[in-house]
Amino acid sequence: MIPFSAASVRKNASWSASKHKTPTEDCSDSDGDESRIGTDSSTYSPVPRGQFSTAVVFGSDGNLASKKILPTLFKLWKRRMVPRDLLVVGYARAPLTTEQFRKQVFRSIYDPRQPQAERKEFQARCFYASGPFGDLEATRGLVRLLRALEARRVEERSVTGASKEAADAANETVRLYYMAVPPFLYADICSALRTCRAEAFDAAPADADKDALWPVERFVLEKPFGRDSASCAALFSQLSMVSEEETFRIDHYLGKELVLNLLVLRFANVCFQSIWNRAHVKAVQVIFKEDFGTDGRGGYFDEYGIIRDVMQNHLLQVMALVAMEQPLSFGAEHIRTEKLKVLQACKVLTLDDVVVGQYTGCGGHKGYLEDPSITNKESTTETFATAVLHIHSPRWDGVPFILKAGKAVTDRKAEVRIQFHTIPGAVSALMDCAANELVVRLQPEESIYWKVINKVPGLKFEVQQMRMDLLYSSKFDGDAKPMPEAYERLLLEVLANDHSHFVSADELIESWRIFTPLLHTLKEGKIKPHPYPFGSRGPPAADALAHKYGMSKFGGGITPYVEGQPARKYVQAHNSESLLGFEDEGSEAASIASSQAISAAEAILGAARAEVVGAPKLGPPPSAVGLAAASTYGTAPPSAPLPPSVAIPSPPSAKREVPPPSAPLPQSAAIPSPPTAKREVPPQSAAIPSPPTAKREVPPQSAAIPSPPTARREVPPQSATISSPPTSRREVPPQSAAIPSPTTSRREVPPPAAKPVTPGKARAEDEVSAALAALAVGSPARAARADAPANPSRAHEKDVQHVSGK
Ligand SMILES: NC(=O)C1=CN([C@@H]2O[C@H](COP(=O)(O)OP(=O)(O)OC[C@H]3O[C@@H](n4cnc5c(N)ncnc54)[C@H](OP(=O)(O)O)[C@@H]3O)[C@@H](O)[C@H]2O)C=CC1
Ligand SMILES: O=C1O[C@H](COP(=O)(O)O)[C@@H](O)[C@H](O)[C@H]1O
Repeated sequence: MIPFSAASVRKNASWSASKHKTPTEDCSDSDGDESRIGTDSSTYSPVPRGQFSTAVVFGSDGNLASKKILPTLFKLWKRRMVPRDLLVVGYARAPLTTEQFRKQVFRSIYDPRQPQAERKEFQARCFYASGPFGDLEATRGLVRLLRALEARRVEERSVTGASKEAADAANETVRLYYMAVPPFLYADICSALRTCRAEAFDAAPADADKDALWPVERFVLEKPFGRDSASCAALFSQLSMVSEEETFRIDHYLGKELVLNLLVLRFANVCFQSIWNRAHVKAVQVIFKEDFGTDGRGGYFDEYGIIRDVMQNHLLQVMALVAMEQPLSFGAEHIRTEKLKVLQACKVLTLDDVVVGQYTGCGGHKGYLEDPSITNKESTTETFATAVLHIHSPRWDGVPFILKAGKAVTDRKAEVRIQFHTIPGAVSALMDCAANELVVRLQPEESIYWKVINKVPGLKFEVQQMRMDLLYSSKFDGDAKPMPEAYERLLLEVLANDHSHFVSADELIESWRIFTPLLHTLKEGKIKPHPYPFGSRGPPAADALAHKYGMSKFGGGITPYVEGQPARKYVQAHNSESLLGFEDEGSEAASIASSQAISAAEAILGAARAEVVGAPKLGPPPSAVGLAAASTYGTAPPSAPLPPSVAIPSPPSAKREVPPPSAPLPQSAAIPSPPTAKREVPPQSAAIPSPPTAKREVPPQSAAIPSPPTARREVPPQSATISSPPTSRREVPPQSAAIPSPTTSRREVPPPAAKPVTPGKARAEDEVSAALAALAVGSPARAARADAPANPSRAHEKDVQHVSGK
């Protein structure tokens, strides 16, 4: 076993060399769309045109495979976004025949609205092999089947289309291995596959071109990737036979349309660039809510809890996209580099900054512990968590990033809420106005909206909080051009060898660093989750925590958009007290209730800390005064300098929340906060500039600096807030360690070579038949399994190899 180190993982990383075309660094596809499947925006697919593609789904009878992976492959195939001769090979323990597997596939993809013929044609492209996961003999059988099917496909293409030579020269085979199995099986499966490859190389003549002997292999790994830093490191070590370039760690939130849009929103709109920092932003929330509980997934969930299930991956990734600096390009390396810097700049979570909860039965819904799939009836696994992260960087110092995830709460929703400071020095008539808020609703009802203050039309002076809305369903024709689902996009990107929306090893290491101490404390059972009723907004202590970090009165505003219903209005002047805008809650009553709960919750928050039996005190419980002060002043450090432009303080007002004196710096992203004795300095600050490349000179604080002038573009005058370029006096820590070298590659990529193909179609057919016949099972007893539910019990754990197909 190769000992793990971050460096060893990075050493395996290779971004530049690949056997076939990858999207250019700026994703511009400079080689032209002709190289890809589909040309217009509704048929576009990043998969290289003509690429021989094979998808092998390990765990093909499981929940994920049958609900997501197989249906997604079918959709992509149906829409011609992958080559028509795509091969789909399922692998699982259940000893099915290919025909039986095809029935399983049918159940997964069935939709009465779709024509039957397409399903039939797709089913005919599906094959099956079975055996224990990672068993070498069974994997050899699988590989024999794959090779025979792939050889036959080359033959088929040569007779149906261009000459075989042309097909060989232009294309190559990419095998996508989807690990839809629990992570403890990854290493065994990968290891068996690698053994089969080594055997093929050994059997080949010494001078054989190895790249031509074996297809390109890409391994898609599902979460959870470890349980904490140590287990993640162990998994890296066990998987060291697979290079970083071949690894695609999937986080399906990175494939969501609105998550991808975060980068465009931020970096294509000048109006956001200057306000995206501590000077203007008071707090950021990333929220995930589901209105259902564990729903039979308790066996998995109880092992992990919501922090590992959702927060450490999905929410943290979204947060990193919100917080990161502008990348040099939208290529994988640059996006990952910037996200990584954010994670590196995040302080380790402390108990003070976390509230966890567990739902109880309510309104006919069972509580978590009553769910039959939860066997440990004493379980303290959290189903709800609010955690406040702090990013130590000039841009975000003092801005709390509040991550909140809950199952069995009010509704299903995922969104980012960016809450701004109130207007400093506001004219008295506008003193009570709520602050602006920008909401990016990831799902459902994908939208981006601003909450702004507007004058109510009429003679009487009234102001009102309004919603300026970019609701996707009203702006984009979803029927004509449906939004791609996350898994669709991500599977295509694997086939196209684009890592942009996959999680790098370094990011994972950092994400576990942030959460591991907390997770260990939770595991020790020293903190009891707060009970909250099924369908509620979670424990009140979570609101208290948010309140502590400056979540202030935002008013209900216009709360969740419901098509066809008039927007609910909120007249600020008539209702200036009491509505807590932690997030829109769908009902004003909920907001008011939450407001009333807040004082009680603050007490609970204190009490919760008191419950930490014998745990090291990570910080004093907030006193009532502390809470009030925090909520009044937000979190920006009072010591931060006040720039001359905002030096005139607002007149004191008893009623109004006054923003922190330091907060409204016009461009403070470019102004580092003064060091304080107390401050912890992380090893790599987010403010560290990326190294300049030959292509482009990169200023050290790119977000605050206008782009260099070009002939096509009007450049705003350089403002006084531009930070100085690094001088020789400034210490810039080495960068290279965290950034995979763009030039390293473990694999030398020769020009496409002819594949070892059998001489004729008849020969290829023979090989397939032989592979299938050698592996065929299909006894009546096994046939009976085909009608079993998609994920049968694990009674067949000791099954020997069964590989079959027709
Ligand atoms: N389901 C989902 O919505 C999501 C799942 N994931 C991840 O995807 C992966 C698969 O999840 P899911 O499909 O729900 O899992 P399942 O429990 O449905 O099992 C998937 C496959 O793994 C096999 N398997 C499960 N447990 C064992 C075991 N102890 N020993 C040997 N084989 C086993 C199953 O075999 P058999 O059928 O024979 O038991 C099945 O073939 C996991 O890593 C999960 O965390 C990630 C996001 C969402
Ligand atoms: O990864 C997971 O995500 C789902 C929620 O995904 P979404 O795309 O529907 O928001 C969650 O239900 C599940 O627990 C978790 O494992």
